[in-house]
Amino acid sequence: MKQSDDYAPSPMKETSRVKLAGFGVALLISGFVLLVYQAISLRSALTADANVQADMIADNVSASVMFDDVRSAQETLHSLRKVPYVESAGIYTVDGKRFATYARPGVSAPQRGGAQAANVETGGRRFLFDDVFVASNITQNGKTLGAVVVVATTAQMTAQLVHFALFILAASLCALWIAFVITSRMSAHIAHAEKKLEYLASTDPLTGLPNRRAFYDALSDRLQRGAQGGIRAALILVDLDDFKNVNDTLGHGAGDELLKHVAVALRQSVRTADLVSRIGGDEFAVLVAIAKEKAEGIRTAERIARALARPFDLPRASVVASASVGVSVYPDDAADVASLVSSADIALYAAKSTGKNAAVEFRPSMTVEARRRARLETELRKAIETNELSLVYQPQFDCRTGRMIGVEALARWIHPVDGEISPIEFVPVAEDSELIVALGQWVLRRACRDGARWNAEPGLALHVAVNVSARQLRQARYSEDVKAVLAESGLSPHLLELELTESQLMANMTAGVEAMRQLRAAGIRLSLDDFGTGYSSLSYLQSFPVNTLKIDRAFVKPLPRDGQPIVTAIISMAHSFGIAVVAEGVEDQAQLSWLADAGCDIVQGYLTGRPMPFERITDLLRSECEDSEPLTSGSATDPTDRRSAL
Ligand SMILES: Nc1nc2c(ncn2[C@@H]2O[C@H](COP(=O)(O)O[C@H]3[C@@H](O)[C@H](n4cnc5c(=O)[nH]c(N)nc54)O[C@@H]3COP(=O)(O)O)[C@@H](O)[C@H]2O)c(=O)[nH]1
Repeated sequence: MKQSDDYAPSPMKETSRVKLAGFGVALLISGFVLLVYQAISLRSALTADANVQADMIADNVSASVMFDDVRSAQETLHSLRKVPYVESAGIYTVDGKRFATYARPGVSAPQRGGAQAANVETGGRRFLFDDVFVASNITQNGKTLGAVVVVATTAQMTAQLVHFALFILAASLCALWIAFVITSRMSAHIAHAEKKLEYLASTDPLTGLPNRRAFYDALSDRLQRGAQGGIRAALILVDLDDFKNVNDTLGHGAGDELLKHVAVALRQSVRTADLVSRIGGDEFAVLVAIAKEKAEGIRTAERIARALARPFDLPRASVVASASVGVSVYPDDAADVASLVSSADIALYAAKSTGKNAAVEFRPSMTVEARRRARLETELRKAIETNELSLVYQPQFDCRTGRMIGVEALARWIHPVDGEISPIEFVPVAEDSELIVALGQWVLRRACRDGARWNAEPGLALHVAVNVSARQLRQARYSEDVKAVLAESGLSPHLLELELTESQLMANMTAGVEAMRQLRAAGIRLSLDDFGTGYSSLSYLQSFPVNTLKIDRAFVKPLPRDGQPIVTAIISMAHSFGIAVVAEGVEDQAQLSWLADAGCDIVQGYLTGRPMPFERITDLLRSECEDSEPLTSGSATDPTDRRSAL
């Protein structure tokens, strides 16, 4: 994922080098300062020593000068030969005449007179390595007889300084070497830690694939290069269809295993140069370079969907992951990262809406649909708050008695501008957001209130069925909220029936079954909606504590000519579990007669009654009370009141 540039020095190495150079310069400056300090100290010490020698000579030669004894003065001066740094010395009378001199071989005696010599070190300008001139007055009883001038060489001092400089140099080199070794090791450690951090920050630890951040970095990088090089690329978004179910039923360990298998399958479905990444829990993204035509994008997406539709062997079970796949092609569908991601996302949504396990290519018209969905979401939120929604009720009839035994509450939305918006459109919009929770709560409250009003009639027991979405069931306090609404409305719990679809329960197995148990314990009835369109498994029926099962209208539609065996099997299977059967979507007399003969308990459909407002149900109930005789088969005229069909 990361762009590598092997020839460029790493910033860490560069910093270490700069630091090391800085350390070297600091050592050089401090070494030089030390040397200068040492030179000044040595020169001061030499001057002090020379002064002591000059004073001693001055004391010893005062008598010689007073008595004009040159020989004795010469001998005294000669004692200076034992002092190695004294180069030469001279004794001068007050009038500046040379009285006696001493000089090492090859060196001439000092040429200065007494008065001049007395202030040689203070008066003239002298440099650090110039010879040291000192003078001391020769006095006797307070009277100045002359002066002694001593000249000391700085050769020894220079030699000492050279040694000192060499020592400093060696110490500095040593320190520099140690610093070099330490910084090299530290740099290596830091570089290693940095690499590890970079890996962790850009990699999904479970699958080893690049993570979301790394993927989007690489995506924008490739698109930038693509803009210059005129390349084509397809962004493929993959969302596993039933991953939550695997987690819920087989545990998170199995879920992790499945994700690893999916990662491998995705890698194997594309070329090595293509980019595969895990960008979320069960979401993957693939960036594929397209060599020739745009259609390569959808072909790869379909290949991916096929690769994921096969069973994966997990330690405890074999699982079919199946995935919804959305694809968008750069630059045909979008010219930048944000719109490419958004269009692939829109295509993915379309794949999910078409019933999952599908690959869908982005079409510009989808953007219009996506915008409408976004607008509907905002407006639906307002509609729930401002009571813009209403409820209609579709009656359900007992096949044996012909009596209306319940109603299904169905939401309606008359939009002030767009007119009637079908629940087929707005319920999925609500389900894709948290809005379904508010919508479901509104429907439940209104349905319970209406149910309580109908059932206030003595001797009446009309149950009210309300559709529940998986997201509602996932709410931690869902069963508590339902009980609170029942208490508030006064509707008896056994007259409320909650309709849940198989697929919703499967997508939320653990929480779903737990919530269902709590609801059943409170006396609330449960119904399994759209039975036959999902898993339709006997074992699932055993796990879900339901009272009724609604055969999907897709199975009712071909009756009585086709589909009899499957409906017969569903009815007998449900009865063997003590579960009542509702057939929905009953539209004609032949279907109704066949269902009644097959032992179906309850029917619901346009034949027996279309969804209708509260007042129409009230009228139906009233007329049923007046007519105590159950209704028998016959043709019906009023589309909202077909009870006579029974
Ligand atoms: N979570 C919620 N879902 C809801 C709510 N209100 C409605 N819905 C769901 O929206 C889908 C569409 O509902 P609707 O347009 O109201 O359609 C229902 C009936 O009108 C229709 N029906 C009934 N009889 C017949 C028939 O004979 N033929 C025929 N073609 N259609 C018929 O079926 C819909 C009821 O279906 P179901 O719920 O599966 O019993 C629909 O999925 C609703 O569930 C809500 O408040 N919450």
